[in-house]
Order: sequence, then C-alpha cells, then structure tokens
Amino acid sequence: MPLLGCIADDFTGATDLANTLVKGGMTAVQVIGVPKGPLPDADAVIVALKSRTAPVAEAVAESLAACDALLAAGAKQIFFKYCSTFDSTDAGNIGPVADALVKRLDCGFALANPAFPTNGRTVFQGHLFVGDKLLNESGMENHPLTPMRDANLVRVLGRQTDGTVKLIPLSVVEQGATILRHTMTGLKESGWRYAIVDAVTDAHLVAIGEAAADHALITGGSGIAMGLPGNFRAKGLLPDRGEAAATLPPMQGHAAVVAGSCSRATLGQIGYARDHAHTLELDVLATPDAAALAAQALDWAGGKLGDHPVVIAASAPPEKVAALQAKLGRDAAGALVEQAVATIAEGLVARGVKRLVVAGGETSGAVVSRLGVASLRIGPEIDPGVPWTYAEPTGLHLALKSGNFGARDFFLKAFGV
Ligand SMILES: Nc1ncnc2c1ncn2[C@@H]1O[C@H](COP(=O)(O)OP(=O)(O)O)[C@@H](O)[C@H]1O
Ligand SMILES: O=C(O)[C@@H](O)C(=O)COP(=O)(O)O
Repeated sequence: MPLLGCIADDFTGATDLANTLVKGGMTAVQVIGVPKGPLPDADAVIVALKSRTAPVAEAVAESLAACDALLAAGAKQIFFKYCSTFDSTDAGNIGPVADALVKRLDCGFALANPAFPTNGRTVFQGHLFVGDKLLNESGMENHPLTPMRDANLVRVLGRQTDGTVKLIPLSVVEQGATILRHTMTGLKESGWRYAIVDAVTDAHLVAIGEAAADHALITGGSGIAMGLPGNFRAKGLLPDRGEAAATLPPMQGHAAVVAGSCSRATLGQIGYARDHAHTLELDVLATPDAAALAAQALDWAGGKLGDHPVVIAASAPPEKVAALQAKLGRDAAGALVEQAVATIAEGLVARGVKRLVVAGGETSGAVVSRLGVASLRIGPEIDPGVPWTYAEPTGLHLALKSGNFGARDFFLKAFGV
C-alpha cells in the first residue's frame, strides 16, 4: 500500500519527484499513465501523466482518475507534482487540476510551492527565480509550449483558478513548522484555497513539508517533497531503508542520448557533446518530416553504437523554434519533433541500445510511450533531479532529463565516460 500517492504532469517531473523520495529513503515506482490494474508495491507511487500541455478537460479527467486509483490503493496523502518553473498557460493546467483535486479530496486548501534550491529555483515574495533571474527572464519566456512571462506566482496561479491565492512570505516560513501549520490552517478557515509559500533553502522546504504532514493534498515541485519521508517516519509508518531504496539491476547494452528539449541547459549539454561524443543535430526546419528525420538519424547512428554514447538532438535555439512554429503551428511543430525523436529511440533500441538518456519532458513522454514502458523503478541520481531508472517490461535503463536540469557534461557523465 503506498503511503504517498503522486500525480505528475509530465514524465521527467515524475522521475524528479521519485528521485527526491528515494533519496529520503522511500521506495518509489513511477507508473506510466493512469493505472489500470493493481499498483506496484512501493512506499510512493508516482503516476506520470502527459497532462502539462494537454487540453484542460483531459488533464483534469486523467488527474482525477489517477487520484482515485491512488486513494483506492490506500494512499494516505496526495501530491500533485508540476514543474519547478511552474510551466503552464493562463488556461492551465496547474490551476484547473489543483482545483479538481481540492474538490475531490474535499480539503478546501492546498499549498503551492515549486522551489528547488539545489537547481536554482527559489520563491521570494511570491516571485519565482531561476538562479539570479526572474522566471520571465530565465529563458523560460521562450519555452516552445509553455512560455512563462510572469514571475509572480500569486498572479499566475490566480489567473488559472476560480479560487483565491494568498502569499505566505519568507518571514513566516522562517518561524518554522508550527507557525506555518497554524498560518495555513488559518488561511483555510478564512476560505483561501491556495497559498504560494516562499522558500529559498532546503531547510525552508523541509519545514513547509513538516507543516503539511496532515494535508490531504500538497502541490509543488520535487523540492517540497523533501520533508515528506520524515513525516511518515515520525508516524512510525516508514522503516529506514537508506540506500537500498535505489538499487537497480546492472546496466548493459549500447548507450545513446536523444534530445527534444530546447531549454538552455539542454542546448549547453548538446554543445558539450559536440566536442566529446558522436553528435547529430537534426535540422527540423529544413526537413519538417518525422519519418525522414528518423531515417536520417538511424542511418547516421549505424556503426557508431557502443559504450560511448551517440547523441541525437532535434533541439534548436528560440529563433529556429519560432520559425518552425510559424510554419506549422505550435502544437504541430512540437508533435512532429516528438514523433521523430520517439521513432529514433525505438530504432536505437532495435539496434541494441539498452541505456538511453532522453532530454525533455514532453519528449520523454513521447519516447516512453512509444517504447511501451509500463513503469520505472527509480535508481541512483546522476545529477540533481535526474536518476537512472529501470523500465519494466522492456529491461531498458532510462534517464529522463528535465530540460533545464543537469551539468554541461551530463550526456557523458550519465554513462561514466
Ligand atoms: N527544432 C524544434 N522546433 C520546434 N519545436 C521543437 C524543436 N525541437 C524540439 N521541439 C519541441 O519542443 C518541446 C520541448 O519540450 P520538452 O520536451 O518538454 O522540453 P523541456 O523539458 O526543455 O521543456 C517538445 O514538444 C519538442 O518536440
Ligand atoms: O520540476 C522540474 O523542474 C522538473 O521535474 C520538471 O517537471 C521539468 O519539466 P521539463 O523541463 O519539461 O522536463
């Protein structure tokens, strides 16, 4: 029976959250899509949806179905995971999904906190920073699907919900878990539906997590989950599993990286790979045809596969993304590239690749679905927020890398080369 039931709005986000929980000593399994049968045996089950950019009604329906499955399996608390850069549009989907979950759980109130200080995401006075930049100046203003042009999360969430949003400032957070718990209870009793809670350090996140020990619903990034294993341990529900929680079968087979993320970190990692690995950068604008791009990539990869990773990227800088979107439309451009990358991944696996890094959240969704993965067991962390995983029933080792995560050498470091 899972202690914590999680609903993640994309696949890399799900892995990121699972990674945090495993580091806290919980076993965690990521299930792909709304579970149809019995849930795997783990302290935390994370249902990975591709709901971040889905139509609102679909995102809400799938999230509720996931919530019902987790509750039916006995989950004691529900966690709605979204991006540490609050990726969404004014139509949703963070607000509408959270609204629906608050209603389903009949809890009236939920905190909202995307902070992830280790990866540079902090929230101060309700404003989200990426490193020393406000969210809307961080590169996220150019995201192909969810451009973030406002850093004030009280305002951003306010536009997406029919409920009310209040700020809990750092001055309150710094007073610790007890004061925080009372503050949140007070807001709930006064009819506020959400609180954006400031946090700039891990200690803040742990305190917020502790204060929310008895909340039916927590919403946020993976950072806010840091305090949750301790809550279950304090209640005597979670044994101390230590590092055993992150054990995977040994790795084997050829190594490869496929990238569809156009985020700054991924573009930097591709730049590094150019000098250190066989790297193919597809020109999607010149060949806007998924099958042709895949054929080109697989032809190129032939003979290069082995222990040293090949890197195949469809990613492009903002001006090229904008040009393709102008030609095809935003959604069709994204879908074309996702199709191409998924076909490439499938072809690489058919050619003996068994260790695969996928860069990009939407991209990971497309690849994992195409490969027929049902669930991912979470293993050791490569870089903050990105662990290796073992994919059932395929027997592949996959690392699903959020666009903006990972050091510049991530594509090599993942394979220990
Ligand atoms: N060259 C390109 N032109 C237009 N869109 C692209 C290009 N390369 C990738 N994309 C699309 O951009 C989106 C990137 O989103 P995602 O994979 O979630 O990355 P991230 O994790 O960086 O947000 C995907 O839909 C992908 O198909
Ligand atoms: O919280 C995060 O930043 C990640 O877990 C995440 O969700 C990233 O999404 P993508 O950048 O779309 O991979």
